[in-house]
Amino acid sequence: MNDPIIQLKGLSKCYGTFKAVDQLDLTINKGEIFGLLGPNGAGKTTTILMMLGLTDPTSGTVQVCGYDSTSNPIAVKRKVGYMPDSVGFYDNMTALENLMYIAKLNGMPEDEISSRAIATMKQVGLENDMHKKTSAYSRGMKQRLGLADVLIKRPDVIILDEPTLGIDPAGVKDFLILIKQLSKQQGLTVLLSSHHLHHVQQVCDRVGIFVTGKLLVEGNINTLSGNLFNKEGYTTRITLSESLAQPWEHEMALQALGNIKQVAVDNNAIEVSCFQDMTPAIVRFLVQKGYDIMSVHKKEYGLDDIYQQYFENNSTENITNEKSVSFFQRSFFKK
Ligand SMILES: Nc1ncnc2c1ncn2[C@@H]1O[C@H](COP(=O)(O)OP(=O)(O)OP(=O)(O)O)[C@@H](O)[C@H]1O
Repeated sequence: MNDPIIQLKGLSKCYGTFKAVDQLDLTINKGEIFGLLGPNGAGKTTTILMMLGLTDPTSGTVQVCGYDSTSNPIAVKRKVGYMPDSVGFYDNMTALENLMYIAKLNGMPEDEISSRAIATMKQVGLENDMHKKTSAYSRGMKQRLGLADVLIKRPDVIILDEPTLGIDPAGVKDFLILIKQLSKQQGLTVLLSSHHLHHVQQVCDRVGIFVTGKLLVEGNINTLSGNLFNKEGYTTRITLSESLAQPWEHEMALQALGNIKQVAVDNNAIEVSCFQDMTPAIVRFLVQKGYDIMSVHKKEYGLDDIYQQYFENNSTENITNEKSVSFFQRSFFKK
């Protein structure tokens, strides 16, 4: 059910004559994990700052948790936790002491601070390391502690800027699982800004792609991919236990199944592009012809493909400068 918790309407921000954010309309629902994607300078941070009431829009409105971020930023800050890409701690203090200090700054009642800090440490999986000084913390542990800083005030919305930057693959996986759990179990709304498409794809319910201050597209990854790639048809790649001589003797018979655009044979692999998904019929055909099938793989289009496609289709409309095209591709796809 749609239950809007963040609503941006005609939101724009200009720096002099430069439009950093241009007429943004976006609704994010309670409990959603939304991925904010875009190349460097696309306007993601400026949008987040307007949501937090840290910078005023030039025009348009931004509402978070029912409050106008521009006229009522204090109320918004009570409801929203923001984790920047790099969180600083007092290295001479333990992680727990750091967290308790943050709780105190947030105005939490003294008698609740210790128990709530310990509970939050458990929530982010740092219960065994909470008495260590943060100077001894790894990047992954610091990100978890940063998340604890945000969670201790029990926000309704959390905004995470590049939360997986510099964490090793196992740490990333754990961190993303934690985010998903928090969202699903506690109904927490998560806004995640990231350049790591694979991480975003693993965790986000919906994504929005920003380019030069505009929201190019937003939606669920499957829907976006369906809209873009259904016209491309379906591709199934099947590997067999033996190599095939070319031209392959059964190619015409396979084509006769119908709905098939093209058959390509390469050693022991057959790749078939179809207008409709013909995978079961193709597999049946090959088995009937006596082939042993080693693997069947249907090509799926992910966020990388979606991003690339939107970029290519809009490169002339939205990005006029050739140099920014290559910069965009380089910077966004950096791992
Ligand atoms: N205070 C400012 N004064 C002038 N221009 C600014 C200011 N803040 C941001 N900008 C410009 O606005 C544009 C959007 O910047 P923003 O930081 O929102 O992008 P971003 O999408 O967050 O980029 P990144 O992925 O690099 O963090 C950029 O061209 C930036 O140079």
